Amino acid sequence: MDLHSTPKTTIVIFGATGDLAKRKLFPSIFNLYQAGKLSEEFAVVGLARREWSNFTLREVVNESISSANDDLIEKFCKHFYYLPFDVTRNDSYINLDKLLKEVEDVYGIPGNRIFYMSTSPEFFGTIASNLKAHQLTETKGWTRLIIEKPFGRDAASAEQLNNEISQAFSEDEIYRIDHYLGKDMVQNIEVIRFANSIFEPLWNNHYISNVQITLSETLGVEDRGGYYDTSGAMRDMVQNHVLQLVSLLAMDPPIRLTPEEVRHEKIKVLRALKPVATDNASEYFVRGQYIPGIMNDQEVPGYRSEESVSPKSITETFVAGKLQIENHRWTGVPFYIRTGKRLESKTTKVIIEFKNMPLNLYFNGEKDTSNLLSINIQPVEGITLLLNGKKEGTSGEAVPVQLDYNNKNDDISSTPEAYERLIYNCLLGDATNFAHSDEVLLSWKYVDPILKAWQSDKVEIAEYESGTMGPKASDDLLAKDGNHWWPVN
Ligand SMILES: NC(=O)C1=CN([C@@H]2O[C@H](COP(=O)(O)OP(=O)(O)OC[C@H]3O[C@@H](n4cnc5c(N)ncnc54)[C@H](OP(=O)(O)O)[C@@H]3O)[C@@H](O)[C@H]2O)C=CC1
Ligand SMILES: O=C1O[C@H](COP(=O)(O)O)[C@@H](O)[C@H](O)[C@H]1O
Repeated sequence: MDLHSTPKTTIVIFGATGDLAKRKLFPSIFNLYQAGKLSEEFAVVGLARREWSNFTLREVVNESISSANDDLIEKFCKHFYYLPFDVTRNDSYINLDKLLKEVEDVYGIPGNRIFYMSTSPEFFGTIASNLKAHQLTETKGWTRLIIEKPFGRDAASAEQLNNEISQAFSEDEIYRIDHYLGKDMVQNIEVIRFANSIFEPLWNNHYISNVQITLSETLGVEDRGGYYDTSGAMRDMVQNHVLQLVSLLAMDPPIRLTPEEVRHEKIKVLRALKPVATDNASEYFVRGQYIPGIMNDQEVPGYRSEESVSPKSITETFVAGKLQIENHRWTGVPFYIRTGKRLESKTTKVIIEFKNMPLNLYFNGEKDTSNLLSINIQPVEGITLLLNGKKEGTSGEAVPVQLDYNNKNDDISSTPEAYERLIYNCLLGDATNFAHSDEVLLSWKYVDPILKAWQSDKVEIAEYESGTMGPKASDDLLAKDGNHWWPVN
């Protein structure tokens, strides 16, 4: 794989008039162009039902980009083409075939095509089977499929979707997006673990007490209430982003950095997760829902008053859980996870708490003397190591000392950058940072019994005030083991 190549490609976006295309995809493709990672021989074909023209799409693309270089933007936008398209209609695919051949002629593109599914998930199967039926995947070049989340809503539907798309694409042509895998510090987890001899020997149940993973958001559901109310935090964040983080943190070193070897190790972790039984779910998982509160001096509404959300909704906007990995490395080490909306801060952070010394001879005025390694994913990117050092001027006292390494990134959300990286990986044919079907299915199999328990309103949904770090039950979950959440701000 040539890491500096600029493959001649057409990117076909299904759902080009939608929110994701405008907010993430167009800016990311522009950034690749600006960085010289796309040659002049590329085209983007946008598809949706709206009667737009090339001109309308180019205007929207232009508006979505924040760059002072107007000439470059203008040049970039000329690579965009629009076709009014209904995913359910045969004639749409016939017209697409014609347009693709035309633009490939214009740019000398040898049939390399990325099909990006950015529509509602109900259409993913229909699009794949129509692409196959109309032979749009049969070219002289390569064809790849990028598929957005959600990938199913349980193991059965994910399996069905897999069957549908695999009629048109082989597994190595399918790139299932998990944008967390495109974040710089998430990709750094493997480097920190496997390129530093000081960490790997300690990375096991002999030295680690517990692992804490927090993905907290300050925003509510915004204008996605309709989608979110049928999804909830478990499907929206835990089944994908959180379990991907768990597998990266817990996996054994791969023998090579190929997609197959890395995936093999991640899958072993997911297979080793101790299943949580439906009738036992409350012992290991807590669900919560936000109620009104004050954030940034402003009163914010509770979840049930959000637009397109049922006033009686029992959808969880917060999840905390204790995961157990049953293998030689991790048995006995809880992996605590939590994620939620309308929490105190926008933070994604992993904290590794090391076991205490068998005998600490130094008095420490602070209650906790644990060594902590924080992997700071966002908004600050870097790592922090909390050690104990001698208190200046005293002989027998120790104080916490913090070593900080920061990736200087002022960008509050690293999402556009993540999409940019992942689209480029797909252009290069590198599937390392995408979710394989086995990972997706194993993740669903883990969360399905918990979701089943939550289908009924018999399992308590704990309310939490907006602007806090979730319900008290989340703290109780750790307190049962004699642990507590470390601050993440
Ligand atoms: N927005 C986000 O931040 C995120 C989105 N996703 C996922 O990305 C996908 C797209 O999301 P988003 O952009 O927000 O959704 P939107 O509802 O904003 O966009 C949906 C797109 O699909 C098009 N569409 C709808 N019906 C048809 C049809 N029959 N034929 C052709 N096109 C159709 C719409 O255009 P038109 O009405 O003109 O046909 C529109 O372009 C979803 O799977 C979502 O879950 C994932 C993570 C984050
Ligand atoms: O996938 C999703 O992620 C975002 C959070 O992403 P981040 O990069 O801003 O941390 C979340 O808001 C959204 O609900 C979910 O679908």
